[in-house]
Amino acid sequence: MSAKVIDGKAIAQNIRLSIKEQIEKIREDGKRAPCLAVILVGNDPASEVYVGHKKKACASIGIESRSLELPGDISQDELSKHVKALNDDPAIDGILLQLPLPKHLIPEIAIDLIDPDKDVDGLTAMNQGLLVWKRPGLVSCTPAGVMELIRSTGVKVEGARAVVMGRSVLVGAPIATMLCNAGATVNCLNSKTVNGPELTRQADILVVATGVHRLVRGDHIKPGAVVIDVGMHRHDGKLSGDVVYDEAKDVAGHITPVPGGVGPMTIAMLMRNCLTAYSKNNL
Ligand SMILES: Nc1nc2c(c(=O)[nH]1)N[C@@H](CN(C=O)c1ccc(C(=O)N[C@@H](CCC(=O)O)C(=O)O)cc1)CN2
Repeated sequence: MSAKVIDGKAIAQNIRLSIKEQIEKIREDGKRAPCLAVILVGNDPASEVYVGHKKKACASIGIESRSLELPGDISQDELSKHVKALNDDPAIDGILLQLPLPKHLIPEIAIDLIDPDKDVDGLTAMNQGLLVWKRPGLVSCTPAGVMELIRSTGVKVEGARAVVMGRSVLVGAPIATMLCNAGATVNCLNSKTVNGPELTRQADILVVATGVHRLVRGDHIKPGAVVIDVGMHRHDGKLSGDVVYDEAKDVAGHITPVPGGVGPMTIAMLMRNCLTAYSKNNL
């Protein structure tokens, strides 16, 4: 049996289209467009590409974007001043600090200065805490995208056994919380987990966000499971994930490809958060 491929690109495109239509209505009512500010520190080539994708996505659906390109040797205090200035700017609805930051900077200090109502990445302690409390807030983009992809399969999350591999603040931890909030029984694995494959083989839903290339093999997967691969690795110009796709697709029931799975959803969820932040602050 071959798994159904979860087409993240198509799902993301539909979401973006719906946001575009909502923004068109806002504009027809004579209101200003939502505006996203993206902060890029230094010149990490991958970050430059992602920021480019985000600005392009904004332009394609009617969200304005401003980018703040800061030198790689900027101090924590200077970075804080820029974040605070954007907080105070009423023309800015969303603020995003592209990660990773240069090593001398502490990301959580800068992130936590972002006004939670403008935190379109959903990474402030406030928004992460609201998620745990099951209260409305801005939810991190990749985890929100992963949940949409799981829902698109029609597989019931409530009562399912879910395994999340990875516990990062950006991805693993919020996904585990969201699955838990949706009624799944969740195991969150890390590099110290003993007998990981024994646990992954019991998972109806397996989310892999380890950053380890080709870690999950076909025989680590429960037949028929939903497998979501958050990993992204570039080798010889080709992208692939944390899951050995060619093996996994013969075991899983549904699987995300890399590229074309989680990545495009991250950007679609960012667009959705921008509209949410704008609506909360302006309507
Ligand atoms: N502040 C943030 N920083 C980072 C985040 C984030 O959500 N917020 N996530 C990642 C990088 N990222 C967005 O910033 C991101 C990565 C990948 C994609 C994507 O669309 N990938 C495509 C392939 C693209 C390619 O060909 O290079 C895919 O998977 O199909 C979007 C966003 C770290 N930093």
